[in-house]
Amino acid sequence: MAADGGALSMFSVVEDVLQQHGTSRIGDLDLVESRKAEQAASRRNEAAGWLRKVIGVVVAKDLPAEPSEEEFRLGLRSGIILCNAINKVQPGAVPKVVESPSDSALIPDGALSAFQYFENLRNFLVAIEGMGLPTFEASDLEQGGKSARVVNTVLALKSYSEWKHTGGNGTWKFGGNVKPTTSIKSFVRKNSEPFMNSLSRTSSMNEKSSNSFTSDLDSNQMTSSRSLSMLVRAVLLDKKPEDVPMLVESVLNKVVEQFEQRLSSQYELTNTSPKDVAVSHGNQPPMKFASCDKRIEDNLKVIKREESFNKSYISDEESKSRLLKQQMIFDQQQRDVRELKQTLHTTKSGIQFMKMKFHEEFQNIGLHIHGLAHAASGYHKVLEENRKLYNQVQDLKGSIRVYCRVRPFLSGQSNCLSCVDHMEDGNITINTPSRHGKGQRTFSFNKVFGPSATQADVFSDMQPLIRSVLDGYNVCIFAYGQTGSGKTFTMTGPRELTEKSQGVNYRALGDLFLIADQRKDTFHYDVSVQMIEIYNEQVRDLLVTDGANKRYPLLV
Ligand SMILES: Nc1ncnc2c1ncn2[C@@H]1O[C@H](COP(=O)(O)OP(=O)(O)OP(=O)(O)O)[C@@H](O)[C@H]1O
Repeated sequence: MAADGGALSMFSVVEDVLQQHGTSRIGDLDLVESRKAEQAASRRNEAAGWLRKVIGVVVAKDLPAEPSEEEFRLGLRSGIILCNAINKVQPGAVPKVVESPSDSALIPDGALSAFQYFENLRNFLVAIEGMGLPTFEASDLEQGGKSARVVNTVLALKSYSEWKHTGGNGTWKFGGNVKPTTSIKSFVRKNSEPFMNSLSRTSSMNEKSSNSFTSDLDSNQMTSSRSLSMLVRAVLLDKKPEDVPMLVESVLNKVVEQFEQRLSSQYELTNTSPKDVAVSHGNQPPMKFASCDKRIEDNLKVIKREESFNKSYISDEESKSRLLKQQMIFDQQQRDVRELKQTLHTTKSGIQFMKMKFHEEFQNIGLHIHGLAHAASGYHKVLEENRKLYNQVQDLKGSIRVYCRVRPFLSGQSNCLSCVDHMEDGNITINTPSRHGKGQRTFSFNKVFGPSATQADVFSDMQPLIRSVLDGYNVCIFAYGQTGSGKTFTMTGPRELTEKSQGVNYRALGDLFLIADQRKDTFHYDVSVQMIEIYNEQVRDLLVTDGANKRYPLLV
């Protein structure tokens, strides 16, 4: 299993490198391509995001947050963003950054912009190399499709920055897909510098840990790492650049790097839990680790165990947080239920109170209605009593009442011809003609109305009798007098009738219907009318509708 895992891992390394060089023929090309494209986009976005964050979106205005490969290349082409970023991580790494002109519209795109990005890129690459980070070629930004190495450099710089922010403790390791520069020239010229760096890092790690672990293991690891690096270096040093193809260089570089990483991780594991290692190796002393393969196998076992432990730890954490959430929801629901119960209790009490109030008010209304019913029956009794008393008063006033009304002089008649001497209370005194001997005679009536009396004054004395009619009493009102004395005027009114000049008939009928309407809930009245004329001892019906001048026989 371990051997398979190691072989697979190595296989993926080789495939990775081959894929980078565009020569992979292993596996399904389409799948690999799409996976690679996704990874590349993700890494590019990460690099762009970090650059924008480090130098600010204003300076990084030419670089979108999620750029396409072309946008990424064009954004970084001037080198301004890269120089500013490395200066943020390592102040003064690029002493002079050639910034873009403030008004680019005034300067045509030409020599100056080419100069800018060349100078900036050169300075940036020198600084990156000086920091021991993976670099790229300036030409990678001139043509499309080669931004992977630029991304790699930016992510290495990011990783370096983060390591620095945490205080720079321990060994800085870039976990990304580090691709060393593929320049054969620089590779040979620098005397295999990447390997030198790797070796120095491994040595430093081993030095730090030497106090806490056996020197035999350290020396084994150091020897293994160094021997492999030395071996590679020895093989490459005497080769001409033309003899070392770019592909082989990358593969070797990757293999050595993987080897170093595994050694260091195994060392860390052994250092932190020597017991586990001892158990996993059947209590064999560390000195028994004879070969690298054996160590890699053990290392893989430990890594797998750690992974499963991490998984179970993560699932434990997840279930705990889920339980916590459920508990919180349960608590909240319990609180809600308590509140609802409280509200229900309050509502019940309110309804009880309202019921009680309603019952009380209902009883009060019953009592009130009973009182009203009692009062109503009493009212009818009182009304009857009142009616009797009222009509008794009318009787006492006289069942036959005689009134006298003096007609005023008509226009053109003189006041001096009046025979009325004076009127007082119910008496009228008139001057008698001289042929019977000049004198006066006084006549008594229930009331005397003078020439200035109005129609309303005359009717006011008759009005109480209309109510008696509706109480069931017979009433008769008639006028008597010589021709032209004012009978028609008093009973009906003048020719041009107004409300004010209405006579007794109109007013009596008005009152009759008004009182009947007021009593409609208690009494029902049938009203009929008959109009007859008695003239020359002849009785004539004035309301016949058949056109006949119907005369009744003389009623004697
Ligand atoms: N109180 C009054 N005030 C003003 N004018 C009156 C009054 N009484 C009567 N007249 C007027 O006197 C005139 C005669 O009145 P009216 O026709 O009522 O008399 P009469 O008794 O009905 O007569 P006849 O018996 O011939 O029908 C009318 O022009 C009437 O307007």
